[in-house]
Amino acid sequence: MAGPPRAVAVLRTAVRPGLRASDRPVLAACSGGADSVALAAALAFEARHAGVRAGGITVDHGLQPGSAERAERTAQLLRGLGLDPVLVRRVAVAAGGGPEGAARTARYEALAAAAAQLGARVALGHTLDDQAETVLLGLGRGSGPRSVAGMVPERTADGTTWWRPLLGVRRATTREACADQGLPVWDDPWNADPAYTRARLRGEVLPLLEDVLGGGVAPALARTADLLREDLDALDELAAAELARLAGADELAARELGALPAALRRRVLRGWLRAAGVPDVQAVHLRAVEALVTGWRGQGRVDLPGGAGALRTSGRLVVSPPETRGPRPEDAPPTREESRP
Ligand SMILES: Nc1ncnc2c1ncn2[C@@H]1O[C@H](COP(=O)(O)OP(=O)(O)OP(=O)(O)O)[C@@H](O)[C@H]1O
Repeated sequence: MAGPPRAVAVLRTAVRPGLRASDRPVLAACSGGADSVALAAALAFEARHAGVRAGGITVDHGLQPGSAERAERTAQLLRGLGLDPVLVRRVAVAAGGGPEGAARTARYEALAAAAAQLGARVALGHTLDDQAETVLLGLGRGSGPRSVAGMVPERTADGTTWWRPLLGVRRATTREACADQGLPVWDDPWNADPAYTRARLRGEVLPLLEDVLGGGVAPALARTADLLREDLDALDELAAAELARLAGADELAARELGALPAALRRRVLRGWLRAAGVPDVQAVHLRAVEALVTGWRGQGRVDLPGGAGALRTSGRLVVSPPETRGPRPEDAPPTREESRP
């Protein structure tokens, strides 16, 4: 018996292991675009076989004419695939800043709230090509190795689990899978609007790189992200062990810290400041605190966000906590455009 068309099989294979690994319900986040429609179809099919409950959700940002009708059509499509429940969430997008970033923030909040209600994890349709664009954006912005390391296949943040099973699948394959199954897709005009950096990377920079480097650029960038992520995870683990070794109650042994390689030293410092409740620790703060170790010349207290401060005394770094302790951020604050979880 002939199996499904190649592209459909690729999509199903991509979601299968994740569905079999956990019986937690899944909510397919669907914009109506090819990536997330193909994802929803694959999830609907494989979830039945895995005995996992799979629903769908589409968010209406209310930013384009006809968006409510389009959201309703997407919801019908999801119901037709057999997903249950299927939710439509209308969000209010904050004014000010870029509309793209504000829409993303509102969308992720709505997805997280719906997932919490259902006890589900959220499946997102980011593809290998999205990963490649993310890596290039991170490189170009100089926003640190974590942004160059791209998106992770699964991540829990603030109680919501975000699952990206298509990070190894090409965007063209999702389109093909939709065509093979006769599924209508909607092309968001924003995705091709040269006003957006990501759209220009997609439409201009990556094709040029492909041409100059002779192909294979997107998979190479995605592979780079995977390798880098492994290295960074290992460094984070080593740094956590060093922090446990060197930190006392709100203090840190300066000489031992100075003997560590810079990549570990900065991670230890960042972890230490976060553990002390210092909010929003940026590279500039880190450098100033690090100078108490690597460039010690008797300098005074380093001021930190939230009214906190760090100083060196008797061979130890001491942190005075912020005036009012806020929530402790788990990760570095994301850059504006990349504020997705
Ligand atoms: N309106 C929407 N409703 C539900 N889910 C959505 C919606 N828009 C996007 N998504 C989900 O998010 C995934 C990624 O979409 P998209 O690339 O537009 O978002 P992003 O995270 O903001 O990334 P980018 O930086 O590329 O804009 C989609 O594949 C889909 O799973």
